[in-house]
Amino acid sequence: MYEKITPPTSGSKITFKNGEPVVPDNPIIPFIRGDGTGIDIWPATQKVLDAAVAKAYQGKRQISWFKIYAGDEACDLYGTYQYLPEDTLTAIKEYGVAIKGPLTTPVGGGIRSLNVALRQIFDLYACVRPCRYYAGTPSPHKNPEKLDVIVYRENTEDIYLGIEWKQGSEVGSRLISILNKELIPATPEHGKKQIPLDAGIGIKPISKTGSQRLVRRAIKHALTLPKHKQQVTLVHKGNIMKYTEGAFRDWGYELATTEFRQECVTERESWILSNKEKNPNLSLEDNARQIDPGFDALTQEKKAQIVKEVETVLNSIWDSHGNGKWKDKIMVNDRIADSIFQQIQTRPDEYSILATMNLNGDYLSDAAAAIVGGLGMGPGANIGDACAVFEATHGTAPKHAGLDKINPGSVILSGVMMLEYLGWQEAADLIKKGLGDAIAQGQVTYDLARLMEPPVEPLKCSEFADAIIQHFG
Ligand SMILES: NC(=O)C1=CN([C@@H]2O[C@H](COP(=O)(O)OP(=O)(O)OC[C@H]3O[C@@H](n4cnc5c(N)ncnc54)[C@H](OP(=O)(O)O)[C@@H]3O)[C@@H](O)[C@H]2O)C=CC1
Ligand SMILES: O=C(O)CCC(=O)C(=O)O
Ligand SMILES: [Mg+2]
Repeated sequence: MYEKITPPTSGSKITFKNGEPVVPDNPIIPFIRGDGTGIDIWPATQKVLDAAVAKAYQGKRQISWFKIYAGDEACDLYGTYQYLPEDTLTAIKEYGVAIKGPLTTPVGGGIRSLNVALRQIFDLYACVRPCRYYAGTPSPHKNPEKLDVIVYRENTEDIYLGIEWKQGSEVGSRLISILNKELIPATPEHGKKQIPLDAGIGIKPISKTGSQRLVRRAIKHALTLPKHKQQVTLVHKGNIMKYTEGAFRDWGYELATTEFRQECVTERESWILSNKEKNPNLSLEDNARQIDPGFDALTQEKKAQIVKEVETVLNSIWDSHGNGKWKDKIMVNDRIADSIFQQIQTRPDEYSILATMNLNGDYLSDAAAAIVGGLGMGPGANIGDACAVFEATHGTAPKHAGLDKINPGSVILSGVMMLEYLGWQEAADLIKKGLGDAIAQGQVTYDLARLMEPPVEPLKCSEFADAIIQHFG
């Protein structure tokens, strides 16, 4: 079945039922070491995960690791350009849950991203990136502990499905000509726009199915959070890109107010309901005036639309959500992407789950990780309905490769996410405690050490892993 790899002889497969993993006590889990600093980070991670599982379950549970190959390591074993061998794909498909280090993607030309390829091949549509502060971590922020968000980033569409044509290419030039001469003039709302003849062209598809399955997962996740964190914010640039980013927002609200009608309230609905709660005799028009500050300047048609919205909300959900019941529901709101970047800095504690499309989520997850200590503290998971691959937010950090220096925290915390996904919470908790205590005592790698006041002597990557294990307690 495999050309160059052999699965462990002990252990068994994780299977999936209704999108959830069914986990044996000795699961076989494939891992990819990764390029660049993967060589430092992976051994540190594996050591911490094994130690936590051993301590938590005293031999009753253990992971049988299955080494599989991608990136540079794969080319060494399988031959030139064999970056993502068939063996690797077969193993991930067969065993369902995997963990990986970062893989290199060249800029401008060369291979397309192996990381993206894995997400698309296995339809790992939700990229989940929690950004949570560990006490004592140095941060450019005064109150980093106020940020506790989970970025839910759509992982298969938008720029990941983006199709590009190079400037000057035959097909690209033909496409520009068809757009300029036929398709743009045929769409009056585009006016007299014309694409410059020397442009490169990119298409970013955003589908209703892709958007709603991502938001569905985000809402289900919100249901598991403590009450005060039960919120999903739809992040988009829908003011500019109405039929992609704007549609993402609308589809998100549609899902929340149909499939999750009993569990969710939208921000606008909450305003309408609370206006009536404060003043039961408020007219529909005055209620509309309060939810839309520019109401009096609107056209009659627009005013009528908002009054109708108020009436519909009160008629449809007053019984189920009114009289304060909405306060116990998941709050679904939306924010424009540029604004959320400043809001997570100025009002971090107002946010919980940030659900968004691919590119926004890419930027946002690096930015949010920076607030809680940097990319060394940014874990992640790529989740689908029949497979999950865990990996950090960061890349290969090539200039630090092989120096036993880099912070393994983000891949270790990705391992924590994996343990939680398997339902092995006791082992996950040991690692979170160990990592938290190590940081609190100033036992940190270079990236955090250089920001600490007073500065501390940095630990090596491997020493940080040992410190985490020592702090299991
Ligand atoms: N999922 C994946 O596998 C990903 C792969 N990539 C790929 O990785 C390669 C390099 O990308 P690049 O843009 O340099 O981004 P990287 O995320 O690899 O690194 C940028 C910088 O972030 C800091 N950093 C990253 N990881 C850590 C860590 N574990 N601990 C501490 N600091 C860290 C370092 O900053 P400093 O030097 O200041 O300490 C590093 O130089 C590219 O080929 C890119 O395509 C990128 C993102 C994700
Ligand atoms: O695949 C890559 O090279 C980049 C991926 C990335 O930036 C991410 O997953 O956040
Ligand atoms: Mg990224």
